[in-house]
Amino acid sequence: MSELRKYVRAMYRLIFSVVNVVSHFLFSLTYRQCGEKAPPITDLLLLDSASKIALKIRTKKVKCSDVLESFIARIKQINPVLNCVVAERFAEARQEAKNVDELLKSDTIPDDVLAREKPFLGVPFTTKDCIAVKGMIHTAGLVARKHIIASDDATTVKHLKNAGAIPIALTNISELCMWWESDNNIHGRSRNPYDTNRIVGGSSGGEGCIQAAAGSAFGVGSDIGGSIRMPSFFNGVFGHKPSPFTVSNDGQFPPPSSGDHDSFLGVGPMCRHAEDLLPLMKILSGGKQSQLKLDLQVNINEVDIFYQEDDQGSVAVSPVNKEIKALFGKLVTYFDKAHSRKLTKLELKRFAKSQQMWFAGMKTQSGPTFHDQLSGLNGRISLPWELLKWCFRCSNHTFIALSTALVENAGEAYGSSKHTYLLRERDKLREELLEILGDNGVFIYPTHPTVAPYHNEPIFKPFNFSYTGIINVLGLPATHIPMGLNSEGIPIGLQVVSAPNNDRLCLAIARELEKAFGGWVPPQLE
Ligand SMILES: CCCCCCCC/C=C\CCCCCCCC(N)=O
Repeated sequence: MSELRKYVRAMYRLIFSVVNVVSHFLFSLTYRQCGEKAPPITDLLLLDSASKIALKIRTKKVKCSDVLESFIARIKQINPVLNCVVAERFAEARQEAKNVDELLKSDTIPDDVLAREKPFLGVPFTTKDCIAVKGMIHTAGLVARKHIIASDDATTVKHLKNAGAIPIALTNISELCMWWESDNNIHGRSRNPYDTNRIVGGSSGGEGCIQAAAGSAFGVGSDIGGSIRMPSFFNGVFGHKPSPFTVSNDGQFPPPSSGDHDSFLGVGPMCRHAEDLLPLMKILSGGKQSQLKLDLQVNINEVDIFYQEDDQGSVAVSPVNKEIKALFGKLVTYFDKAHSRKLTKLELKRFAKSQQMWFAGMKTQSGPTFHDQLSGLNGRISLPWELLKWCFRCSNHTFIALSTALVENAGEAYGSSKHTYLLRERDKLREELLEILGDNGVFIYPTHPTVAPYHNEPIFKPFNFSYTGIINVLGLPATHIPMGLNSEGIPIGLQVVSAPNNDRLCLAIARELEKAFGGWVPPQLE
């Protein structure tokens, strides 16, 4: 590297560090006192996993209608505080729950058939407001789509309905799902159940929030840069971004802009209990579960475990918090004590370019850009004009959506030498990692460098999402695993990554670490 480039890099790093530290200090002064927490959970049924609830319904230990009423009551209790639900279909769900109870009462279908064909019979679930649920709004947080009603279910929603699950509500997202705080000009901002002064993440932020607050039995999110894993991390729940092309991306707005985006984007489960991830992946992947070999047993003692504590010094990304870094030490000790296993530490330097590699991967040659999508794919908005309107609170768009479009327009041109270089670097990193992982390895890596920031704080550290984003452009599956709370009571955890189609390894590690570290911790229990 030339001396000049080194100097520019050092200056850039210095400026970023100052902005990072000063902005956090100012935000913590503004929010000096911890905000509210989600109201305490008093109905113990809400603590069960979706699989246990399904079993209880199927074996008539509880009525489906009663389960539904428990979740409806919980949503009504939490939503005024957290603003995670943006639309509901309680009346239709009540009728569907009644039908389930009548079906079960009739005893016409044997238990084992029900367990096989309708494994989630009567279980209430939620999904984000960009995945179509027939008859419900489908806005993607874009004012231009405020009145759009989905005319059909997304394929994933169809699969879940076929498995007997009942959609009850839609959850909040960021505008066009392209930011990691969930706030938009239709539904407003969602608040973290562990401290309402903090973000829920994005784009599946309402979903992470409702899962943590036990407002639905499980949820569905989508992830092209971390939109399942970041909200799972900030809200202390499990979330899995599947291997490319194993779960349908149909029925989402915005649709993937290019073939590449289709491989980066993944629809996957979000839930409080690790045991739900595998059965949900079986359902969501439709006919593809054999590709994922989800029925193959995983012996943890035979999985090769690698880890890396940070991205090796990316310039514009916050350093990994001490308490998150300390989780690696705890992991090493746990595997040593419980399994007499040694974990292998990696220091792959190319991760330092994660952010640039994500942007390079997202650049499309011909598909609609983010800027095109801001109009709802109906012409092109003027960014300077909208930014001016935003200053007077007159724009239909969020500041961050407009800024993202500007950053996108200012980036490397498709096919430029820098763009080609970054794609090559990404491919080399993928080869390097796949070689290490082989067919039986997992890679444990921070999901995010800091715990849930305060509202609006992400604007001052926009590229922190690159810890998750890099995994998307590498085309790998990954699961976020909650591993307790930090000293301020805010969730922490890590993501586990595997080679494509080895999702089952990630899910097995999630179950193991849930046993070892406790998994989801309710925001408040009475
Ligand atoms: C002064 C403010 C500058 C703000 C610059 C903002 C640039 C933001 C650029 C990209 C943000 C991408 C965030 C991706 C979040 C997750 C996406 C997903 N759906 O998985």
